[in-house]
Amino acid sequence: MTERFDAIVVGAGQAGPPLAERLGKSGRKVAIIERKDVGGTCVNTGCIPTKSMVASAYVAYQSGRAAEYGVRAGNVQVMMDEVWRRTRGISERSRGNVEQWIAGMAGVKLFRGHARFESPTTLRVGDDVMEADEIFLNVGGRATRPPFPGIDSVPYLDNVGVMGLRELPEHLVIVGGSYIGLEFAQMFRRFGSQVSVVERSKRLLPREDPEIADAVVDILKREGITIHTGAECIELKGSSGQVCVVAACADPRMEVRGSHLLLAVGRQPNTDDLGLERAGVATDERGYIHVDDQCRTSVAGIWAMGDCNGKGAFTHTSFNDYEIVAANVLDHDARRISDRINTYALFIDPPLGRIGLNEEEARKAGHDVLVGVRPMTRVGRAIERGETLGTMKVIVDAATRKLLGAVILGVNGDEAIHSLLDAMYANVPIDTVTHAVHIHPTVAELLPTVLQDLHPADRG
Ligand SMILES: Cc1cc2nc3c(=O)[nH]c(=O)nc-3n(C[C@H](O)[C@H](O)[C@H](O)COP(=O)(O)OP(=O)(O)OC[C@H]3O[C@@H](n4cnc5c(N)ncnc54)[C@H](O)[C@@H]3O)c2cc1C
Ligand SMILES: NC(=O)c1ccc[n+]([C@@H]2O[C@H](COP(=O)([O-])OP(=O)(O)OC[C@H]3O[C@@H](n4cnc5c(N)ncnc54)[C@H](O)[C@@H]3O)[C@@H](O)[C@H]2O)c1
Repeated sequence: MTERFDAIVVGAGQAGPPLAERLGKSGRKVAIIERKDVGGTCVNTGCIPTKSMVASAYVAYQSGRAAEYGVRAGNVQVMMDEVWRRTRGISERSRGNVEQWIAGMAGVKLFRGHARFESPTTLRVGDDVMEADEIFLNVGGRATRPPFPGIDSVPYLDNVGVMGLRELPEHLVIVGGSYIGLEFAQMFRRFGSQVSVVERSKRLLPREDPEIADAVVDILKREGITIHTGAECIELKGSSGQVCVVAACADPRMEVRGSHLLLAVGRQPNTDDLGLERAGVATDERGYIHVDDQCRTSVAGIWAMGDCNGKGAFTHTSFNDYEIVAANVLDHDARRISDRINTYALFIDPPLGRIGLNEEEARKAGHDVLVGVRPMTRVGRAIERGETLGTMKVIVDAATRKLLGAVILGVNGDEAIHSLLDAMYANVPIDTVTHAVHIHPTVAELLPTVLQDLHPADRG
């Protein structure tokens, strides 16, 4: 029998649960469907567990530096099983909170199982068939399984498998030098593994200006991480405990051997098994659902939010999609994806906080660019903490004196950057920030100073 709802939400990741709550509060009868763990990637296998592991790695690293701070800490030993236990505990408590939250939502019924469209208004979950005029997709994504020769026979880990490790790999080889690859690279190096990163691009982090990417490479190399770039035509060889990544077209040809292999070469949307063709929902060639500026798909009455729409790949962009849909559907407020300013952090230590355009992008967009730079060696807070690696950089439009973007690679950079992000949202000239009085001694206190010391960008 078909059960009738006013609204169905598919996926209980970052956007689904808050939207289900709002829809329920509006008086609608709501179904929310989750095939695995509520909380989705971030809570179970993404941000929360990785940042918990990053925290353990930071303690291990700083304990090793204790003498520099006048502290005797003894021999540092990482107990991988305890790291795993702590991480799982944090993640499970977070999932438990989401479970309780959903269970307490008025008018919302949780279905467990895999949802597939039968028509534009009907979904099946096992034996349950449900129908609604409003359907909201929040199905997220998963690690890409690249068609590398050897992938069927060589054991490898993805972001889920690597978090299940309860013993330290002797030598972790990571293919992919972006967010996932670099966060795991540094944390496992700090736990005590040898780590090699193998990246196809000529340089790591092509989304960053070259000197910022170079500074990240410098930070990682100082800790003993080996980085191979230009690794074209990857093939996998070996067996359990003895893996080998071959970059056959690299010049010279590369062979990188290790005990464990992590593949971190991007993600793909969970849209291939959703029956989208039965609903007529259009996707691009990679499976991302086409949406307009307000998350509406090609079919009236169906919306797509979060990683599955390809408009963002972060928890904060997924949550913002929820806010946009709720505003449009429930509040008569025409909020849009295009109002969002690009922002993210790379959670290595020190972290890299990024907003808006980088210098290269700003110039390509035709701006007359001014930049301000300050190395973290000239930031009092960083000096006091003994954590002076990195740099801060602001990018300003010379004509309007408005911020175009900024990066803080340095201690607390992931937090301090928000002071500039809010100035960008407020759309004010930089003088508002240069006249602001910030707390001493913080990283953010130097942002007005950097903005007072601008110079034309090197057009070299
Ligand atoms: C290792 C790692 C670290 C990360 N760290 C960060 C970070 O520090 N900061 C950050 O902003 N982002 C981070 N991300 C990205 C972030 O996790 C994602 O952008 C975010 O979780 C996306 O949320 P979502 O709601 O779109 O999808 P998801 O959280 O993936 O949720 C989708 C849900 O839908 C369910 N589902 C899928 N198909 C169906 C179906 N057919 N029927 C029923 N249910 C279905 C899934 O089981 C899942 O629970 C990280 C990702 C990874 C992998
Ligand atoms: N700090 C954060 O916010 C955070 C942390 C982790 C993950 N995430 C999210 O997860 C997503 C996935 O992260 P990711 O690092 O797996 O993907 P990514 O798409 O950011 O990077 C993939 C990397 O793998 C490289 N690559 C691709 N194919 C390759 C090949 N054949 N051989 C060698 N290298 C290859 C790419 O050049 C790139 O550097 C990101 O888009 C991000 O949004 C975010």
